[in-house]
Amino acid sequence: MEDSVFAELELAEAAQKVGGVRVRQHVNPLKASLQSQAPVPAWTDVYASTARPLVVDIGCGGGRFDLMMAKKYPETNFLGVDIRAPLVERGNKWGEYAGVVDNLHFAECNATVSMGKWLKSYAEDCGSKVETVAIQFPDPHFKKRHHKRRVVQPALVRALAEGLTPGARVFLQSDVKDVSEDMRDKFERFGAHLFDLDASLHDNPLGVPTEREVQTTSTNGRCYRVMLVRNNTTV
Ligand SMILES: C[S@@+](CC[C@H](N)C(=O)[O-])C[C@H]1O[C@@H](n2cnc3c(N)ncnc32)[C@H](O)[C@@H]1O
Repeated sequence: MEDSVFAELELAEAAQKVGGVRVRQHVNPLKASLQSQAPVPAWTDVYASTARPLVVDIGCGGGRFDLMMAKKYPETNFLGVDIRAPLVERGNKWGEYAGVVDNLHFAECNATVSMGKWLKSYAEDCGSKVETVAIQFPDPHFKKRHHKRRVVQPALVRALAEGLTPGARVFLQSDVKDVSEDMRDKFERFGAHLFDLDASLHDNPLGVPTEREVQTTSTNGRCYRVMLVRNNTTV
C-alpha cells in the first residue's frame, strides 16, 4: 500500500509540472491578507478521537512526513499545517486515498499568526496534550531584508511557550546552518527560561524523514537538528 501511495504521489507531482495546476513556490507570510487569525480546526470532526496526543508539523509542505507518521503511530493525532492552501487540500486527499484519516489532518494557516490559539484550543477544548511541534526545513528567505518572513518569529516562540505544557517537545531542523542558528537563537531570546535544550542531534529522533530531508541526505547534505523541551516555568 505504502509503495503504491508514494508512486502515485510522484506521478501527481510530475503531472503538475507538465501542465496541471501549479502550486506557488513561495508565499509572502507578511501579506496583509495573511495576518488574521485562521479558524481553529473542528477537532472532533477531523479526528476520530481527540483523547489522543497531538503532533503538529508547521510548514508541512507536501505532507509525506505526516502521512507516514500517522500510519506508523495510530494512537497519536497528526496535524500538518501550511500557508499554501493547495498543499493542504492535496494532503487531505492523499490521507483519504491512503486510508489514513482517523488521526491525520492538514489545515491552512499562517502559523506565525494562528498557532497560539490552535494549540491552546486542543489542550483546553479536547483536554489533551500537544506532544510535539516540528518545524522542519522552513523556507530560508536568504536575503537579510527578508528574514522577517521566516516562520520562527518572536510571536511564534511566545505562542509555543504559552500553548505548550511542560514536557512538550519542539523539534527544529534545517539544511541551512544560519536558519538553524536563527531558530535556536529566537527560542533563546524570546522563550528564555521556558524551553530547555534537550540536544543537538545527529539523527532525526522522529524516525520519519520529510521530503526536504530526503532530498538533503540523499545528496550527502547536512541537517542541523535541535530538540527543545517546554519546562515548567510559567509564562
Ligand atoms: C521548504 S518547505 C519544507 C516542507 C517540509 N517541512 C519538508 O521538510 O519537506 C517550507 C514550507 O513551509 C510553508 N510555510 C512558509 N511559511 C509558513 C507560515 N508562516 N506558516 C505556515 N507554513 C509556512 C511553505 O509553504 C512550505 O510548504
